[in-house]
Amino acid sequence: MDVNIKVGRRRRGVDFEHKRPTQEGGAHSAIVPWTKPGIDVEIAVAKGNFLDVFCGRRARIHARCMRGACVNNNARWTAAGQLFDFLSSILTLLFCVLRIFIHSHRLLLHTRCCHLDFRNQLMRLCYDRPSGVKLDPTVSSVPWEAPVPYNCDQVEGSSGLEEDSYMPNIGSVFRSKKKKDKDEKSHKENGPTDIIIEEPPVTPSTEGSIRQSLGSAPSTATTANSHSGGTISANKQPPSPTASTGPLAAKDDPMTTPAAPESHAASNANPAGPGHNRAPSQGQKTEPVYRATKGKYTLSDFTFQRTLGTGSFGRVHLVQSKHNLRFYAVKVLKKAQVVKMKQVEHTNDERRMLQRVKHPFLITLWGTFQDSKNLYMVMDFIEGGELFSLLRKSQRFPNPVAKFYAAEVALALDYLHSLNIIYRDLKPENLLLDRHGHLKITDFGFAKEVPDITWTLCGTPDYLAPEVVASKGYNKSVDWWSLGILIFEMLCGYTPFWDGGSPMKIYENILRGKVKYPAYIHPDAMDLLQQLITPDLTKRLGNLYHGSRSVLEHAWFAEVNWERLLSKQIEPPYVPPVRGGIGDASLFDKYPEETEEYGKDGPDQYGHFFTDF
Ligand SMILES: Nc1ncnc2c1ncn2[C@@H]1O[C@H](COP(=O)(O)OP(=O)(O)OP(=O)(O)O)[C@@H](O)[C@H]1O
Repeated sequence: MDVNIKVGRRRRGVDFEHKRPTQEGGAHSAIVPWTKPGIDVEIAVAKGNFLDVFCGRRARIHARCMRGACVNNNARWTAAGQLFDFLSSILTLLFCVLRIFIHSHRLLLHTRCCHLDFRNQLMRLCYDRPSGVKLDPTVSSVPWEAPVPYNCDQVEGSSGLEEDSYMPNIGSVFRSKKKKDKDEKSHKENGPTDIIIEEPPVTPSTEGSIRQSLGSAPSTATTANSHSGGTISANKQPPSPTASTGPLAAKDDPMTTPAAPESHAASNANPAGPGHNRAPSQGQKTEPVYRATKGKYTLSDFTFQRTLGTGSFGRVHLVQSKHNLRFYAVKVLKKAQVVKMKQVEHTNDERRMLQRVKHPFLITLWGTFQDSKNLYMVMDFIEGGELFSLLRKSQRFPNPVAKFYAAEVALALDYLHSLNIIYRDLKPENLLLDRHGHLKITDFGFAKEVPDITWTLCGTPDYLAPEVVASKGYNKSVDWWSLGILIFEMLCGYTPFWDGGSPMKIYENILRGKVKYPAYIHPDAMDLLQQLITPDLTKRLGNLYHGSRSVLEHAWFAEVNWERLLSKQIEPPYVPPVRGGIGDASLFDKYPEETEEYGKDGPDQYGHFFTDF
């Protein structure tokens, strides 16, 4: 009879079979490979045979011996068997440890995200995107459609149908006669009030001079803010960020100098300041200039109108100055709410940062004041609504449109960083379109002067950099990360780490750091995004040796003429359908109005927190 060895798990068939013809009375040995606990070894040995079996210590051996046969399970005692057992135990142990590690890592990640979420909810530092907003990756295949009348006719030779024809090449502007006629007509209808946008609300002391300006002839602001035609400028160098501080000069402060129309015209004509056309000078340090904003106005200087938007701590109203009849936006923050949400420092920072900055693509703060219950911040009214609404209606922007907005934001960030200010809340909800279609960044609630690093957790989940999520110290580079997310969202219609809208999932995805780039993204844009949306701070563009220049000089922005962009000479891709100067807020969503009356007398419990207002 043969020596017959079968190895397999019970009821699961035979994995190994060893059959060897034997003669009666012979002695044999057989090594049964890869036996391990729970493996059955079945042996049949013929009468008179002797068999040594080498197999795993814990293998169950069922010997069906013919009478007179002998089976020894030597494995238990052999060094090979023990070594085999030992190694298999080690491997099993390692495998278990690995599984525990993976699970605990997941658990840790989950706990960290829970913690982050809990802190956010507790302190309301991180904001979800507005509810009811459809952020669906599947919509990204929908081509650009101008949601409202689009000024395709401004683009010479454009059919208005091809993707790239929706926007003039950044750097060259062609202005059609039709657009010029429209501007002139609108100017005749609305008078000069429709021309000078950035006019301070007048206090009784300056009222006289502004009244004069109402009747004055159109100033040079018309030509400055209009989109003059022209050829491509040879100077494509990124402008010096410090060059934009010109209008910070005290003469532009509505309180200290009665604003003559010409002076405002001049500041509008050259928003970047008188020096902006000079060759870019890098590395210049800007001296901080703080405009006087404290207690400049009172409630009685304005007529409050509808709500333009609401935030976590208050709301923004459209108001009309009783003195110059122009329209402004007033952000009203409830002191009690701000204190309760531990936002005292952020609110004071917001006022201080806004007071400091002056840039064509940043909102202008004219003044602040307070009553016993509320804080008030008087800003320009930006009529064109949020970029967010435009993006949601358009689903996604074509490459040149996204590039235009990204370039304006990049200039603003460049400027803020030159003042050591981190913005920290970049998202389309905070980008407003002026009536010409240029961007204005609003909501400086999280802006902060940070020369080196900071740790505060704040921002909007989709836009948080991994170092913020991981509660590490971070610096200005978080704004460049957010720029990457913004560009991605503009090009794709959704954010790269979006995941069913749950902030927890978003944090996990951010920490994992895997981004799927749709095939339709332009290769240059993808290259830029990959270098912005990188967790590796030693590789993130904007955080490298050349700072923001490395972003502005990236190939995707190759055709951008930065000087002309800064002076608003580049035709925006989309002109919001609003009538400027008449308080047209039709592009803003409707909100339930505040029921509590402003300016009521009462104890000022929290006034000491806001002495700067
Ligand atoms: N200057 C402005 N002109 C027109 N609308 C504005 C202006 N400033 C703000 N808004 C509108 O009001 C909304 C809320 O403003 P803002 O984001 O400054 O408030 P917030 O309380 O800080 O909000 P959040 O909770 O998002 O931080 C904006 O999204 C925008 O729609």
